[in-house]
Amino acid sequence: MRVLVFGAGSLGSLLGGLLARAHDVTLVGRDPHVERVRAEGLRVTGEYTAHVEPAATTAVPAERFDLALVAVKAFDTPAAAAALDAADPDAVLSVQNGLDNERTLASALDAEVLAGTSTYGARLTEPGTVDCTGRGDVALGPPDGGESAVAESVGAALRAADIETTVAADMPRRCWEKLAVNAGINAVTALARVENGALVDGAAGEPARRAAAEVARVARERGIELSDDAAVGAVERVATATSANRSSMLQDVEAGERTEIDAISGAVVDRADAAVPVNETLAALIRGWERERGLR
Ligand SMILES: NC(=O)C1=CN([C@@H]2O[C@H](COP(=O)(O)OP(=O)(O)OC[C@H]3O[C@@H](n4cnc5c(N)ncnc54)[C@H](OP(=O)(O)O)[C@@H]3O)[C@@H](O)[C@H]2O)C=CC1
Ligand SMILES: CC(C)(CO)C(=O)C(=O)O
Repeated sequence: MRVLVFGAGSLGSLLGGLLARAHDVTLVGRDPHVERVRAEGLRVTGEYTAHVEPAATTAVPAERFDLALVAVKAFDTPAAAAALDAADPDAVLSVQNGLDNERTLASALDAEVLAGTSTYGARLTEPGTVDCTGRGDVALGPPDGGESAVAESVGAALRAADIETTVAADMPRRCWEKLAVNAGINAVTALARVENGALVDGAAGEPARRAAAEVARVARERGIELSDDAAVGAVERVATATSANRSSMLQDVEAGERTEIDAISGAVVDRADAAVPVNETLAALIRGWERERGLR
């Protein structure tokens, strides 16, 4: 398969690097990472050891691709959609966090857009090297649920590269459960400056559980079967499994960079029929910090 990875940062480089073991992969990212991959190839360290030589570029080439895998931060999705038009991909798979990425991509591209969730942990440690900090899995399927031949063939391509993959008919529920995990963990850990594990039995766990329960309520308002217990249980499970992690939002705040708050807590607030006070507060605090820093 010819695969274009748009957003060769941490997760895009990891999945692109793993895919390059079985497919013809082109990474689209930034220098100096792209330059180094061109000169020396891409090293995958940590949970995997690989040295691969994908093509790498800073702009989408005007060539046809079977699959475009989108791995930019959620606020860059509109730009990704515009840029991917040049590659005319048959299928597009978002592995991003947050809601709305698939809709943004589908509204701009003449391709079958698949929803995806990834629990792999990835970190670009230096140009040309990506560390897999946790083996996880990818779930993918049509964003509105159900089955599709394209989802099956993308799933088979990922499996051929030894990426643990589930082709799922219930992506709406999975995306909302992942949203509950991120709404519970990300802003709370970023504001409290704690690792994920601090939410398991520490005082910061309470707002995390309440935020996740609000997500479950909003999901049910929208016809998605997600109980409070399932959402809260997912937060506790992930916080336990990733206890030593600094969440991506905590890392963004520590690096003084823009966060994905709009696509996570903000998306919950935007969709709620009634007040979601915990998510409203978390979104307001992180947005306030971003404004103060001139990041929005
Ligand atoms: N890292 C992880 O372990 C996980 C990440 N995710 C999700 O995956 C998504 C990506 O996360 P992550 O990999 O950590 O983010 P990164 O910021 O590491 O990677 C995104 C990369 O895309 C680049 N980029 C953005 N726009 C363009 C463009 N127009 N052309 C070329 N390159 C571009 C960015 O460069 P620049 O910064 O210079 O704009 C950056 O290098 C997020 O939604 C995240 O929540 C989900 C699960 C795990
Ligand atoms: C699952 C979790 C919370 C792991 O840290 C994550 O997705 C993130 O940090 O963005």
